[in-house]
Amino acid sequence: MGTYRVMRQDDNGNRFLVAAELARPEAEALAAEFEARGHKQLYWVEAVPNRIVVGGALIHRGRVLAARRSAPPEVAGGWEFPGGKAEPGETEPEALERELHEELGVRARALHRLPGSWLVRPGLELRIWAAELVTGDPQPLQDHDQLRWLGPTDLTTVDWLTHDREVLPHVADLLH
Ligand SMILES: Nc1nc2c([nH]c(=O)n2[C@H]2C[C@H](O)[C@@H](COP(=O)(O)OP(=O)(O)OP(=O)(O)O)O2)c(=O)[nH]1
Repeated sequence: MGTYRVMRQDDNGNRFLVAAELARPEAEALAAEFEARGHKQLYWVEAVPNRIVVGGALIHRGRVLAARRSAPPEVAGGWEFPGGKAEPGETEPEALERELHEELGVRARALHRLPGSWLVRPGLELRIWAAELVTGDPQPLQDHDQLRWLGPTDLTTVDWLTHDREVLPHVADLLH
């Protein structure tokens, strides 16, 4: 899964981005339209893989950590699994362990990915991993203003972000 972009190369060999985050048919139509204008330029379409956001269902003593976002406005007040975008060259577990350290001040270990993936916006794909707490007591250092440990009976008592709700049955399986 990913998006498509249209590129252009001028006759000096310089490459430019013409348009990004398109569906394949739109990208191909746009490239063909520019091509048909007959300038001395090359146009082509490239597939761009989605950027991955990793959220961590952090488990400790039969409970999972929910975090309430403080920003940006579109998601502030919603509860999520803390995490963030993987940097180029980082694996999903590496990204998650780094983000949990930055956001909560803890050391955690990513265990396995839970089923499902969700498009947050074009080009940005959310995946959720189970993780276990290794050391530290989570604090809302960045991006969150409240944290709550939830057990099997209160897992649905917070206002989860839309995509996160879909993974809750799999998270419930990890709590006992
Ligand atoms: N981290 C996280 N983000 C989620 C979840 N569910 C969900 O819809 N999102 C959305 C909210 C954001 O729009 C986007 C993740 O961006 P982010 O702000 O956490 O990523 P980041 O820390 O790397 O951000 P940035 O500073 O690099 O922009 O995904 C979730 O469970 N965890």
